[in-house]
Amino acid sequence: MTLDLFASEPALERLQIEDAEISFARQIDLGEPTDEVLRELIDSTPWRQEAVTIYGKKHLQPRLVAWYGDVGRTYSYSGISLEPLLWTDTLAKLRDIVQDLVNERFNSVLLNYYRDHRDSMGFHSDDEKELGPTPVIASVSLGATRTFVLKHKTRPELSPVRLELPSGSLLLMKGLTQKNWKHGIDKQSKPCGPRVNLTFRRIVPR
Ligand SMILES: O=C(O)CCC(=O)C(=O)O
Ligand SMILES: [Fe+2]
Repeated sequence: MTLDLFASEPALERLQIEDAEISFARQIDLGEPTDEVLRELIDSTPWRQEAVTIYGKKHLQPRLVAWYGDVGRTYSYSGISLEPLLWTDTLAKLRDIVQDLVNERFNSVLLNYYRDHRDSMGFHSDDEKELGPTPVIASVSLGATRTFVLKHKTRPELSPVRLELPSGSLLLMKGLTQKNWKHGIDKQSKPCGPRVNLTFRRIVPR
């Protein structure tokens, strides 16, 4: 047997971003073509468009979401409280692949569906109490490539970081990333197709 090192997927690569612990893999093996996983998730997920309250005014989020996880892992953000749906076979399989790649355990996943270039996610940190002091978040992207932007919270001399997240990529955020940086997905003027992003998380028991 010959060992062909170059045939293997590139491992997660640590990005040199100050005050953050972020790694990235351009392409991971999901066990089936990414466009098939994308189609299945778009078609079979009970998507919801949540309302959020910002400065006392209700808005619909500019994307669709679904929340899956182990029983009882209720998650709340921006005044919404989500009861998880139970893991589907597809999502449990993706979770297991990601867990092995990053050597972490996850008990929930938030799915975000950006229907086209007009959908977006505002700047935020995933720093809710239930994620613990140093949240570990593994984010898988499927479909259209969108730009993930990071902005430091307290050091304006650090330029925003822009990362293109292609279909099949994996981004891992851990350590003090959420404490020090915000991130978001801007809407864009250039039309693009749908994108589904899965952020695997670990909710700490109360
Ligand atoms: O769509 C993305 O890449 C970002 C998703 C995200 O930040 C989140 O779900 O908290
Ligand atoms: Fe986030």
